[in-house]
Amino acid sequence: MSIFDGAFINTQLSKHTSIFGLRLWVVIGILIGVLIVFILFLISLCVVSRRRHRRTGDYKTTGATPAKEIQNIVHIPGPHMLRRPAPAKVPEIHVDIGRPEHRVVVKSDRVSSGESKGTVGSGCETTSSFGSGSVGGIGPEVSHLGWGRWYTLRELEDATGGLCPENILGEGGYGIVYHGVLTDGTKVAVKNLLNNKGQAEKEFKVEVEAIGRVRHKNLVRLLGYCVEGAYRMLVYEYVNNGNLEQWLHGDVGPVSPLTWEIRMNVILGTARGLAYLHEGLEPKVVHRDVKSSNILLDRQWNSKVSDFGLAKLLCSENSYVTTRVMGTFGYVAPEYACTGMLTEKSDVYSFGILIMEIITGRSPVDYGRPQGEVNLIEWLKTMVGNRKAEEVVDPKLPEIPSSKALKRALLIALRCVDPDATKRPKMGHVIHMLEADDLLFHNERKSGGGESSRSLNDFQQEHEDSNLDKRTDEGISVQSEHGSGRNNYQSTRGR
Ligand SMILES: Nc1ncnc2c1ncn2[C@@H]1O[C@H](COP(=O)(O)OP(=O)(O)OP(=O)(O)O)[C@@H](O)[C@H]1O
Repeated sequence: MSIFDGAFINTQLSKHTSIFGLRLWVVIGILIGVLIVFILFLISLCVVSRRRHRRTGDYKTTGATPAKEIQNIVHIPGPHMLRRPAPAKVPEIHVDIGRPEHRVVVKSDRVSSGESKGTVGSGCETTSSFGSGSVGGIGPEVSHLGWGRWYTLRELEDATGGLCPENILGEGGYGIVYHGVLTDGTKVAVKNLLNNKGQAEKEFKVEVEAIGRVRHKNLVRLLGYCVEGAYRMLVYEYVNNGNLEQWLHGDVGPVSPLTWEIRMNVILGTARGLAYLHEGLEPKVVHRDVKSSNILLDRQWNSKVSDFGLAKLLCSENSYVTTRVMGTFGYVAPEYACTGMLTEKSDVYSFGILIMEIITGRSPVDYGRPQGEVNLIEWLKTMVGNRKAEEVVDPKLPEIPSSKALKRALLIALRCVDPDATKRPKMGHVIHMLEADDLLFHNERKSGGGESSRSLNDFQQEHEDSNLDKRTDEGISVQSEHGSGRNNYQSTRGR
């Protein structure tokens, strides 16, 4: 282009146009600018709509599990696994769980009491991916757990009548629990975790880790979960007869439907559930909030331990020091409350308090009672020490238990709340003591049953001296708490 042409173009571009008298080059500049903005706008529209399409995808509109989930979730029998192939037996489910140094391998073989059994790979191996992903660590990673089902918010809203207040079963520290019915008719309890508390997401993760892999008839089963937007929900099997706290302390009239036998079965079932958490899984699980409102009951009065939100996964043989003591006032073990030192013996302590509560019908701490009776454990110790063991039973009990049965239960409770955590029995040992009927009371017969004339120390000493660690002619192999380790709570008595 010659200088001439350049000057010509310059002249043309500098001419004023009819648009507000603007020069031509200004008008062209504005047009190009508008065009660029328009193109950018179109591009961003495309990107947003593609992203939205990917996120909502097929699984949301159809309610099915996303394809990635289908590949990763390993078979768990049940009505919720509709879209997944159901292999007859999965040899091993690898679960990356908890702290990075933990690797959990849940094997599918069943142990005798009907629960699946968890074992560790080789010690505490290093591998973990849980919690490192999206949505606060509960994104697609959950699918690697090898259990459960991802429910859509829509499904759970439909199941609970739009989280209708009429369907509220109760409210706990971390959220509201709703009764719901899924489209296939399955009754569920949906726990809608509060997100405005920093703990909620953490609890969600802990709970998903802890219960997702657990199967035991005395533990409430977690069926799945929902993570959508700000929502975090857990979907449990529905347990249809309320919780133990309601039956012990609620308005049930002058006579409680909880007979002595029912109460002992509740204690035994709870012990079995806890023994499984402590001794049947690696890493073991410490519940941290054993209390009557966390013991759910079905219509046959079977007990199921719920609310693993506070559970901590422990590496074998290790204790765990927490900076924040959690649990419920009146049930928390002294060493845990004072030092934050958490072991499964903290659960044993809470379980001891629970036994006392079940026997007496009294709350662990009740400020409505006269001084000296406010603290259940102190009152009970005083009563037993003053040879008034028979007077501690719940006045609403329909029948008075035998002296032997009462003393056995009291003894077990007292041993569980030993201030020295190392002296408390393991849950497996507790089961043996509960099952060992006459075993504990050989000495009682020898001494002519004169229990009422002895002090609390005598009471405990006598039973500690009894033949707890011997094989008896009844064929019950009772091992000491220092016995052979895993599953040593399974007696040889046929079940
Ligand atoms: N799977 C379930 N089936 C039936 N009812 C349930 C189920 N899970 C919880 N509930 C009921 O929902 C209520 C609230 O339970 P949640 O575990 O949230 O709180 P909590 O145990 O009362 O208190 P906290 O949060 O302090 O442990 C309780 O009354 C409980 O009985």
